[in-house]
Amino acid sequence: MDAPSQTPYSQQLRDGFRALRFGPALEAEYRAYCSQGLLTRFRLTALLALLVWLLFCASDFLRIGWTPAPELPQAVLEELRLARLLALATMLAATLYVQFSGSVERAQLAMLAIGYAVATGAAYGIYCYKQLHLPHESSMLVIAMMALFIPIGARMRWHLGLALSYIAAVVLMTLLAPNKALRIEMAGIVIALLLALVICTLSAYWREYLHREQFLYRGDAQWLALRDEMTGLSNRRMFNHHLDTVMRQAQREGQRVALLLLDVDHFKLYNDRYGHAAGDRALQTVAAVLQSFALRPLDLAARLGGEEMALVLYDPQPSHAAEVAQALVDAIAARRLPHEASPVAPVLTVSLGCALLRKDDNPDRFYRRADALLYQAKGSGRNRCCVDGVLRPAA
Ligand SMILES: Nc1nc2c(ncn2[C@@H]2O[C@H](COP(=O)(O)OP(=O)(O)OP(=O)(O)O)[C@@H](O)[C@H]2O)c(=O)[nH]1
Repeated sequence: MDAPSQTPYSQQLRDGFRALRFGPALEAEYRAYCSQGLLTRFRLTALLALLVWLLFCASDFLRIGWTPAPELPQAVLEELRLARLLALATMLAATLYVQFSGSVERAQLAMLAIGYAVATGAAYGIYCYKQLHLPHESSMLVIAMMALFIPIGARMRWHLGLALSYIAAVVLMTLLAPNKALRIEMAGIVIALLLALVICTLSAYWREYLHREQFLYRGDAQWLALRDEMTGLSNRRMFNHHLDTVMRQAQREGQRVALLLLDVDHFKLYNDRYGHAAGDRALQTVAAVLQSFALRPLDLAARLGGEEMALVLYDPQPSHAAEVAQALVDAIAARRLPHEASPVAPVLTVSLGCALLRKDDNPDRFYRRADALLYQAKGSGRNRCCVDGVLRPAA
């Protein structure tokens, strides 16, 4: 027997993702998965960050007072006020943006701007406090950098880039320090920041790696629960669920549904002649043709078991459903898979029944009507379709 077909998720697990990137389709799906519910969290986090910043500003007043002592260097006090205000303005603008933005990607950029404003603003504040010889906590700078790694759904390299530019800002402060003692003190902080950066980056890498891995395992399990592994088509469970949903939708909206049931002709003889593995490949070919006819979002191609497959078409014109049924039968014969044991044709063929939804149908009755039409097509010679009572011989 052939190796089982692979789900895109298990394939990605095998290919690996050390660079924290999947193939384009999975990457887009992963991003969409990460975006779920993010905007609400962003809005709350942005407000919280603003509150924290206002507390920072308030602590300045507590330490310096409304009227600063005249012996304090006024220029440094001005710089401190400016730094607090600049950060506040950035945060206010970004917070407002996040509250009203409908785009997760752009809101994410605003969140990163908030993080950067808090971190560099805090760093500059401590830098000023040092010059003012006021009590301060240098470890705040390391905490600020750790805050830049708060998971907000952004990619790890964004956080890393942000942290590096934060450290660059602290290095600049170090270089611009007015005296050697302060420069040495700031250099010590830079070293602590670099060490913290390594730890934060490693933990952010593993966090994203494990999150991606969990996403792949979850996707794989979901894929296998709803699809037929060999052909990649939806399985019977998914088919039942989908048929029920589109029928209810169509009956409510007064729209049409066509159900096409397809069965490979003399497939037992095919297996006997060419072997089970070749039979599997033939089913995969039939499935790929069937899938190519499911073009609209609510269309569905499914493998119901063995060599029986189905196609659900949502809101087709009756003439279109009949055309699709005929085109499917013709397209499979046109693949010209040799079937020398078949009494019908020298190539693999299918028979097909196509029923159109009626007002009084329930899923079971609808299915049974399509099945009866399939049997009619089989009974009248195979390699043909029967559309609601109308027999159509193969072209
Ligand atoms: N290779 C392969 N064969 C399968 C698979 N599932 C079912 N089959 C075979 O499909 C065949 C179906 O045989 P039947 O139900 O007698 O139908 P048929 O030979 O196609 O005859 P008609 O439907 O009357 O034309 C059986 O031999 C099954 O073993 C599968 O996944 N792979």
